[in-house]
Amino acid sequence: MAELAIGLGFLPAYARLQRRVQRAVDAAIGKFAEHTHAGLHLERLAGARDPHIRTIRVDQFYRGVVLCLGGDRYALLDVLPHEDAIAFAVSRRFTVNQVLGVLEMRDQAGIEEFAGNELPQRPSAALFDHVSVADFARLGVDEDLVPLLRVIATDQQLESLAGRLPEAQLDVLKGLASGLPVAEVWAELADRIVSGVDTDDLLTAAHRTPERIRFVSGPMELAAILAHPFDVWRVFLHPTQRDVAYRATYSGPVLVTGSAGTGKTVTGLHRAVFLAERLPDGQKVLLTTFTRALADALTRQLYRLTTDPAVRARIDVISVDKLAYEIVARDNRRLAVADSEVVDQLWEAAAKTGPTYLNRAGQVTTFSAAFLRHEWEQVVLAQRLSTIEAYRDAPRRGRGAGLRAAQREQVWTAIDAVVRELARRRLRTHTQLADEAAAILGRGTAPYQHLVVDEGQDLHPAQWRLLRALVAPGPNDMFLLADPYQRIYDSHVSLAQLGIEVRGRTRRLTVNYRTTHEILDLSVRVLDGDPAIGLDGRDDTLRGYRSITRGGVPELAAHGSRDGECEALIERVGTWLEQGVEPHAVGVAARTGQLVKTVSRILGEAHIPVADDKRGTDGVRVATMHRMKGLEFQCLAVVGLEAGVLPAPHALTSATEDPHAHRQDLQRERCLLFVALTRARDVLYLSHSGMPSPLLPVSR
Ligand SMILES: Nc1ncnc2c1ncn2[C@@H]1O[C@H](COP(=O)(O)OP(=O)(O)OP(=O)(O)O)[C@@H](O)[C@H]1O
Repeated sequence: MAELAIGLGFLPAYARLQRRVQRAVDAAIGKFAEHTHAGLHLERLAGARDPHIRTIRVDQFYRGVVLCLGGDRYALLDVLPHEDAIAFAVSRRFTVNQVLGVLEMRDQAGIEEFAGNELPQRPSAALFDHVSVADFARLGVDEDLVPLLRVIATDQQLESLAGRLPEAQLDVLKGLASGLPVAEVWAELADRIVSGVDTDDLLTAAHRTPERIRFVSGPMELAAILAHPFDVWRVFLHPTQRDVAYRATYSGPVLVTGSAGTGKTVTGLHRAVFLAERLPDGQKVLLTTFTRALADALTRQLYRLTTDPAVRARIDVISVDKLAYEIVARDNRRLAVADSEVVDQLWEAAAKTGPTYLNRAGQVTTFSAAFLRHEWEQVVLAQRLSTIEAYRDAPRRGRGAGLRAAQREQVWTAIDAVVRELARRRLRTHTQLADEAAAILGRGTAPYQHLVVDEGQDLHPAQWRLLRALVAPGPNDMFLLADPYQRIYDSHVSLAQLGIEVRGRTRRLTVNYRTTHEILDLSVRVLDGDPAIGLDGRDDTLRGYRSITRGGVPELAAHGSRDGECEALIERVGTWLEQGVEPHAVGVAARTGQLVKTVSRILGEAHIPVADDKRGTDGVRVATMHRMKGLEFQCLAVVGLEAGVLPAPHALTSATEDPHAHRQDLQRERCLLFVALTRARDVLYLSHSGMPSPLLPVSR
């Protein structure tokens, strides 16, 4: 029987084929699975750049493109309308990467055309002047490409060549072009380099390229893939991600960083499955994240990744808050979580009746409700301080201006009053629950074998203590995913101080697979360029962070009034839906809950379906920027981007009161906008009424 492989790049296209054509494709593929070589009508093409390429008739209009891998082995690469299939088959060439040993595809005709038309002369300064021929070879760049690379002078030229080059080599070139030194680009590849690559052996190379080529055991497996083609394609990993997810053993906790859209979640899901597959029944992996909605999204993605019920049963997916609640609830039946409005009222009352002090400007001031609450969460609960004596000497990391001893006494008294009131009402906040759950677990045995934590950047120290207590320290204990540029709450965490040592076990992902180059460029400009501090206490950086797709330039619409802005939004969303974008693939983000309500109402009135989780209805998702965390939309509108709304005045400490805290608050608002913008996949639309927000980058 001919061994069959399928090119995964074909799956999204297959998903969009008409059912009639899909059936014809299924029949043609069935021939592969059932017949020997002699039974297949594979046609050679005159003028093909690659001697291994054939085509196969699917029906009157469609042809499949097939790659002979050697012997009786074939990979079906794509199914296209007749003319397109011929053009594709004639122009492509398949090669084996000389250092990674993976199968690569290049658009040979496109490269030839580019070399002939666009770059007649050698420029005085080229993009890769600092890279020697030997360096190119060491990084797996094909020798025949080097003369062409020598005449590329700008990022734009590289971009216009991008779609024609082999993918792994393009990654290398983009890394070099983004300013990474050769040694660092090599280090990104190092774990994937294989020795003794035979560049003539396409079959071995195809087996080394599971993210492109999937070998199937027979018609059943093939049918399973084709039943959910888009989902299967989405959960495949790039070699760098695969390397991180499938390492057999990490000697202790590992921290995977990478900014928005670099595939942290997908990598974490693969890790969870990889670990669960190796566990005996009865032992478990915990996959956890920040909110319940994100945990639900993880469950859906996990179910696409594995259909094996035994593996699924070994993975618990649950948010950190829910987990804490369940652990404490086992010991305490009368457990009630404090409503955030109730907690806000208690802090407001504490601030009103609380102490006064002279601020830097010499005015008599009260400690604000926000200050007191943050002091409680970020200092008192973070360090488990239970007495004034402990609080008096405690460090106040990340909390801005210092407090004198007398002020600390005053603050403690105010905090203590709120904590007592919560206890009197038998209420607990989520952070208190996490703290209590960690203490309960500390008295017993750890319930999980492995932990995978997504969206780790915003977890509170009490939550980290809980996570630490859930799994015994040891190999493969914790797999942590976080992006410090997406930190939108106040936690300042040093994992090492919480008993989670990741030194020597940090990995970084740099390629954004979600967002177009244009959207990413705008989003990154929102951040002010300062490095963010990672969970390992080190400066994180966006160096080498890049997108691989291109699209339209995000649009920024200015309006004179909110009504005008809303009308334009209705029109915009309406157009997306008319163009065939599914309602659930459209998102609208705003800074305030109030604006979210307004937008939801006006979209509803315009008969646009709006998602409502409480009622379980599907539709366009309208949510605050905070609630957008972790999500993704094909088309996204971010509205209400005016001064006075963003940055939100209530979220900022005044610069006169505390300049350090002010800067920090402002940075958090920037990160929030960054999170919102990077939810967009293909199209981003921004709008404001009145003066634009000062956080919007000035257009270049
Ligand atoms: N190797 C890949 N090839 C194609 N698509 C990918 C790849 N890796 C990730 N993706 C897709 O890119 C998008 C972003 O991935 P994911 O949500 O895992 O990123 P993330 O780093 O967790 O993002 P964020 O931090 O912004 O929430 C998803 O649609 C995912 O399916």
